[in-house]
Amino acid sequence: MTARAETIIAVATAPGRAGVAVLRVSGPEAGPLTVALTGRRPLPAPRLAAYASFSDPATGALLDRGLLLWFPGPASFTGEDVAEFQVHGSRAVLAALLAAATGFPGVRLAEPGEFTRRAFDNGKLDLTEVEGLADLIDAETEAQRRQAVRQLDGALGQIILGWQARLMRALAHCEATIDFVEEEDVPDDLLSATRPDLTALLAEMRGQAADGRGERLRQGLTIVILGPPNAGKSSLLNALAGREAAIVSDRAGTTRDVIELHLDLGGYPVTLVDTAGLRATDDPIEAEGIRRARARADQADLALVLLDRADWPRVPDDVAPWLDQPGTLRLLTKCDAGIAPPADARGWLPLSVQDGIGFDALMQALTERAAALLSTGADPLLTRARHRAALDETCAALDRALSGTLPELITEDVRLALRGLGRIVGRVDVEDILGLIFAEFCIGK
Ligand SMILES: Nc1nc2c(c(=O)[nH]1)N(C=O)[C@@H](CNc1ccc(C(=O)N[C@@H](CCC(=O)O)C(=O)O)cc1)CN2
Ligand SMILES: Nc1nc2c(ncn2[C@@H]2O[C@H](COP(=O)(O)OP(=O)(O)OP(=O)(O)O)[C@@H](O)[C@H]2O)c(=O)[nH]1
Ligand SMILES: [Mg+2]
Repeated sequence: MTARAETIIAVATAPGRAGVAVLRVSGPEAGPLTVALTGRRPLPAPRLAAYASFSDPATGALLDRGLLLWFPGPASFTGEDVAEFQVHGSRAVLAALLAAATGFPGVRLAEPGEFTRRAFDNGKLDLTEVEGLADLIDAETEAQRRQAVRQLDGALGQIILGWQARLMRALAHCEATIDFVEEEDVPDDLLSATRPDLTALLAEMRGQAADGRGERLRQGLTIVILGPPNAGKSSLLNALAGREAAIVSDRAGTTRDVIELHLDLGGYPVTLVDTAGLRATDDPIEAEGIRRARARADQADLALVLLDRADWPRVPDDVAPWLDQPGTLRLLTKCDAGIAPPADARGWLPLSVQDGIGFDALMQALTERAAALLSTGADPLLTRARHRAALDETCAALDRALSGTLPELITEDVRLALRGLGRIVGRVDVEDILGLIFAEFCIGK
């Protein structure tokens, strides 16, 4: 591991006033800087907290007292020498410490994601683990946390490594066959020894590429509320949100803008979308709202279609097309206490926002649908479009190899398949994706 010229420092905790804040330093000057700030020589035993005074090396003035941690490389998060200062979390303390530290030769402020970038460069994390870390920091629900921590733990990387090993074996066979056999003796089937395994591998990889659950879980599920004007769409959104997010009135055509809110549905992340009531209208503003409602519904994962009990069984033409979409949930609204739902309304869930009727059944149906679309069980899954694109390329190359006849082309396609997998874990073509991935990180990570 080659030491980097520059030593970086950043506040690793969230900005703003806090009880305690953590400053993190990584690089060859981490040790000398820590000695200069704390006067502790030798440095504390590796990885054990020590109580220290932090002073400005230039003036000797005490800046704060706090905990000091020393992680000599390579056994650190970045693989370099790392020091951590856990100090009082005020802006003034942090500003004074950062100023003192960056006044030290060879020490500068870190860019967003730069610690993680160094961990990647030093082989501490592969690219899927880096992404898992980013997702873990962003995780808002329990299912997202589980998926991210599994990926940070290397589960996806392990699968890719397993696939790579099988392709390497096939490549070795191809190369050995081509290299050591006379031109006219190259066997008819270059892949004969590995063909059954490669065929199984292709099926496995295609199965993964076709599985959208991991990506959906990362991004969350979109559920759109649709129905005629006045059906009670905004009332339902407010009830589920637990606050008056949307305007409710007895005037048909109240909602025009698309209103979104985020919910945690039994651990699954959901974006709930309220829309303008669907109907024919001459009002250009309402018409634009309805256009947006339809556009949003086209992209949604699930729809809740609402119908006022008083209008039963007349489903307006504008609403009818959404009724039979897969996953659509039909709700008959304003089935208030004392008003029996129509006996023939099978497949419709009676609901009264006013009297709080039908919510348990609604939540159960929604959670079931969310689980069906998002539940990833214990399998690590692809979580990004980038993974899918690389895996699609891999599958295409392997498919060509399996149906190819020219030895050189078969070998080249197996190589291309390997390259696609290498891209997922960050072994090849890294530079163009690294910028994109690390741009998501916060400073100090
Ligand atoms: N105070 C503090 N808490 C933190 C972090 C941190 O950097 N500082 N982390 C920052 O993300 C996370 C923990 N991640 C870490 C990952 C690896 C190592 C580390 O020292 N790895 C060495 C030794 C491993 C071992 O002893 O098993 C290594 O990989 O060689 C430290 C923290 C969350 N909590
Ligand atoms: N009795 C009764 N009235 C309800 C219930 N839910 C909503 N309402 C009323 O129905 C009217 C319309 O409610 P909204 O939530 O604004 O309906 P909407 O579907 O969003 O209407 P638009 O935005 O115009 O498309 C309001 O007067 C609500 O108070 C209910 O469960 N029972
Ligand atoms: Mg509304």
